Amino acid sequence: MPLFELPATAYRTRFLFRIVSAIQWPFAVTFLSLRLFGHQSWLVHTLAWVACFPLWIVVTQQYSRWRNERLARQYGAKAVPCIQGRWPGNVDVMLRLAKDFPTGYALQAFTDLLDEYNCDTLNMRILWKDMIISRDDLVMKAVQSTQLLAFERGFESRELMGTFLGRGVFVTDGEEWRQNRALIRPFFNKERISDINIIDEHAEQVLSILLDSSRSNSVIDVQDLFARFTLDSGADFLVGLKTKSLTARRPVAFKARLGAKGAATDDDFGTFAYAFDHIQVVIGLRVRVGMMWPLNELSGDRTLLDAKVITDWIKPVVEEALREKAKKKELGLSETSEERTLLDSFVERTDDEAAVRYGLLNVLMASRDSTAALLSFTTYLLSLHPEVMRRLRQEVVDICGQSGRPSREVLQKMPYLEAVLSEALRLFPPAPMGALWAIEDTFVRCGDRSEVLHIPKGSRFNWITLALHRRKDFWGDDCEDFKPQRWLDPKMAARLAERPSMYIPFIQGPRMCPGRDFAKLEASYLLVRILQKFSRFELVPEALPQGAAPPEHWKHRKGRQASEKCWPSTAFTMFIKGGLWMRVHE
Ligand code: HEM
Repeated sequence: MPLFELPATAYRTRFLFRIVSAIQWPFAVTFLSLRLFGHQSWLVHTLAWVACFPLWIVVTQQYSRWRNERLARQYGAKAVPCIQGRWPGNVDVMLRLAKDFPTGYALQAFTDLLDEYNCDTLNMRILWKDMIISRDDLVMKAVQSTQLLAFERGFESRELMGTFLGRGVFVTDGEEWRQNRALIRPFFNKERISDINIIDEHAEQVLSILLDSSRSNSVIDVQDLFARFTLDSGADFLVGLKTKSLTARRPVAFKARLGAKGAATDDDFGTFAYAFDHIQVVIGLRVRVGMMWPLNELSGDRTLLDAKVITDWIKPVVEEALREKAKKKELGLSETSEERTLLDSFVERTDDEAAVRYGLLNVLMASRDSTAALLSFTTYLLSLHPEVMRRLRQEVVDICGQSGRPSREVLQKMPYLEAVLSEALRLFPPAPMGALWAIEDTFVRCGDRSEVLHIPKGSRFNWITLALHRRKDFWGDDCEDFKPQRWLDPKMAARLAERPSMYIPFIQGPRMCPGRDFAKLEASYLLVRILQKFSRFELVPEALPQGAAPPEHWKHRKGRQASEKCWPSTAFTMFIKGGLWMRVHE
């Protein structure tokens, strides 16, 4: 078995291997030189050993710069601008990012770097490894779509996320990814996702919780509520599993403590939800810290405890499905295709419990957290903009009435609702960044079309959707404001038609989100049902758990950060730190 195919938990062995392979050449060259020239003096020996590693770094860096420049010249391209940090290997930049991510405004550290260097694509080159960040739509389009073949998720991503996502669709490439994707695709066909019944059962529960809360004038964490709703409807839709998290204990206002993302609860479901969130926070930190993350986890894998909680939760369901399959086989029965869930489909392909479990977890993670983020940020923005809330409610009441279940067709004829959701997805894209590794030297045309950039083989390319969606040159001086009406402006529509890559909440190309329509349907449906009943959302920041209020120093920063009333944060997906505590008014 090649070393890079060791299980994800063997990250320390791989890290050691990487260090050994990085130092073997300077070690060998120094050893041979000393032997060859027969020096005996301890001074020469000491100097040679001390100098060999920095010297080696200088030589290899000069070589790589020369090689990249030569290649770029050959293809009429230029190198991606590179950060010149104060410390060797840009260690100061790495420390700045590691410090900023847990305490800063979501991904602002990347935007600040791009602003400082006055460019849209920048090589952070942390520890002499090419790590590119970009808010350039054409560069992103090349990486995600037209030149995708030159990029992969690779073993790096399986090492980062393997204990959580195994070899599921998010972390595989080539034929294995195609097979994973083909298995998921049929579950998003029109007929299946038009079945509002699946969503409605859970939407009714949300409504009844909100009604209770409104009638008792109590404060409720709606982010937590939305995460339960998307888990229950996602599990029902994909697995046929009744997770019933909406009936479990919820965090209590003014008493809740800070969870991994939002607020925490202390029951069985709370333990699972904490693990599901916390594992993403740990992995999110690994991604941002870069290749040195194993140093942070030398004493042990910080995902293992969470992975065990998640496994204990989902394993019995998969084992039951495998037993059912065996039983049916024995009796010579087969299921009709209408009844089949994603779980059945996975089980049909393999008897490997872990493969099925990871397959499900990939889709559950995608479906629960991103749609919950869309719902939470939309509600947050509506609470800040009563004029938008009024207009949206008018549309809801005019088209759907004050009660009753809107059909998919009706939901698609609500232009203002569509505009509100698009604007929320623009300002707070639930998946605010993503990454792929370059497997060959690639040349991509950048935003103003005047230049071609060279992305060196082996580099990690990070697209920052959040920064792209807030670019002044695309969205105007009010790019950070919540203005759903911009989506109804014909000039905006023309601009988007001409440059669709400027707006990519679901990314683009072959890896584009397959759950896009289901997510929009789920969010639209729940919002309409809520707005039929409620006319005002009132933020109650005092109910936030300790440590979740936006820090004072944000007031001195620019843009949304200065006036934000909640703490937008990010792991895999965006979330509001500590939860979104509100009173809802009938
Ligand atoms: C507002 C809600 C959603 C947003 C904004 C969203 C966004 C995205 C984005 C940006 C990606 C690409 C991630 C990457 O490759 O780095 C993605 C992938 C994916 N999404 Fe979604 N998503 C949403 C909802 C859903 C739902 C509801 C499901 C399933 C029920 C789903 C299933 C998936 C899957 C399976 C992938 C992996 C695709 C692949 O790698 O080929 N998503 N999503």
